[in-house]
Amino acid sequence: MGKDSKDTANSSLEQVSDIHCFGGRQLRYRHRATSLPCTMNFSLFLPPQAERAPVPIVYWLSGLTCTDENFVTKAGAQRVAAELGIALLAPDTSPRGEQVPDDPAAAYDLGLGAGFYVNATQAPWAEHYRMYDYVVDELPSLVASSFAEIDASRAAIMGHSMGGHGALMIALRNPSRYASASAFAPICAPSQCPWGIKAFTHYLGDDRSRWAQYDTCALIAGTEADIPMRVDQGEADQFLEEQLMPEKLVAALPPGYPLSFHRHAGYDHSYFFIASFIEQHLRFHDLYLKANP
Ligand SMILES: N[C@@H](CCC(=O)N[C@@H](CS)C(=O)NCC(=O)O)C(=O)O
Repeated sequence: MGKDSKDTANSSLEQVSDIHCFGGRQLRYRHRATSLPCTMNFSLFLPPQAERAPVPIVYWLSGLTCTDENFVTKAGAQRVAAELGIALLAPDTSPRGEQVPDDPAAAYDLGLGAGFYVNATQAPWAEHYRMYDYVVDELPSLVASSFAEIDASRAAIMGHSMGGHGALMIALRNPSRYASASAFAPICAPSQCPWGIKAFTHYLGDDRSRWAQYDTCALIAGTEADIPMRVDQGEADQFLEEQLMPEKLVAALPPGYPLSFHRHAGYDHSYFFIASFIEQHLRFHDLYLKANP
């Protein structure tokens, strides 16, 4: 495959880089998105097994301030993904480009790098900030149409912080699309913490009844889904009490819900925490991806 000549149904898909890693390939692509009107980057790891037969895929959603590259360079996920035969796709965390509105105050928790995986309904965000549709519909369709190396029907989803909120919320709303979901230090109750209240007020408006569709705690309390979940939380996380509130998630669980929750003394919010437990998350997803061939 040539550097910029991917044989694809999506003619705008352009390969930006292709780097060998643990016998597989760490790739980066750029494409003109349709669910949000701008050019988006995403990173994709293909394990060595993808050369022989289509492999399952795990989507990774990053947190505030990240692009598609933080996970690729800091989590150290490729070694275990290469062993298990799992593709990893990391999208960006918001729409990008000069025409995309940003927070006038340039705060890190609103606008660029802070899409919160919702479809915004309010001006000036509504045209571009459609990360829910981008992650749930556009990327899986693109994978199915453009990457014969991947079996798009075998998918799981995971993420960190804002992306942990995204992964759990998206899985709860689309349980037939994902075999399993997991999160590191997720924002569990965005309707009740400062990061979430700020973002949802701007993106969704003041009417809080519209927020529940994007709130993991609200969704899980009323769910009939039983998608297996794993959550890991560092006890020295600087955002634990004010922003993340995992105790609200545990309290909201319906009886018998298959959530495996792990607390870790001393670990903070950083990618050092993610790198320490990414292997357990990938092995967790592998269990369910293999059980659903
Ligand atoms: N304001 C803080 C919060 C941002 C933050 O901690 N972001 C997390 C996700 S919520 C992250 O993954 N940052 C990028 C990185 O560590 O590579 C900062 O800019 O350091």
